[in-house]
Amino acid sequence: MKTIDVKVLDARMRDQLPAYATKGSAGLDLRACLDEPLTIEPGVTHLIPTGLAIHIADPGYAAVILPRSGLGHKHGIVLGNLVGLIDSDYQGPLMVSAWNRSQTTYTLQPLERLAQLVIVPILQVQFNLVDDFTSSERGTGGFGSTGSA
Ligand SMILES: O=c1ccn([C@H]2C[C@H](O)[C@@H](COP(=O)(O)OP(=O)(O)OP(=O)(O)O)O2)c(=O)[nH]1
Ligand SMILES: [Mg+2]
Repeated sequence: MKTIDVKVLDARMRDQLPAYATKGSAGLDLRACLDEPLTIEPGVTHLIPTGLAIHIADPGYAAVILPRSGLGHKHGIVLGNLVGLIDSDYQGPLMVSAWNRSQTTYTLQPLERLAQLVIVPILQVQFNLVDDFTSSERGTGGFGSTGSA
């Protein structure tokens, strides 16, 4: 298993470092590092601290922040940026943009699990400038060009 440096920015997180819930989990739950409950009105977005910073350091990896399916499906609490991308060289506080896309107010509790962090491999590329591409089976077809059934 790969090891990533983590800094505790809020002492409450010391005993609550993100951990895989099961052996097969892909995501590490991130908690809302709040001092008091936060009411999120319908349609409103709040930037929520996690109380943690990570430094992935290896450009061959990144982290993505994804919604939790339960919160998103049942309560409409998803991400204001849809997906958060954490660069391997980012060392600042890990933040979660919490958007209440529902029509009902949601009260987020201190230390509630709000979103999940997934570490993913990254391939950095360089561009080779060309005038024409070598032809491919698809060519320029897209957006339903292969049919709908
Ligand atoms: O949900 C998120 C998304 C991003 N970040 C941090 C880590 C990431 O490496 C940095 C920059 O994110 P991004 O590149 O998506 O934002 P930007 O708007 O392009 O800002 P920048 O100009 O700093 O790159 O912000 C978070 O803490 N949470
Ligand atoms: Mg950026």
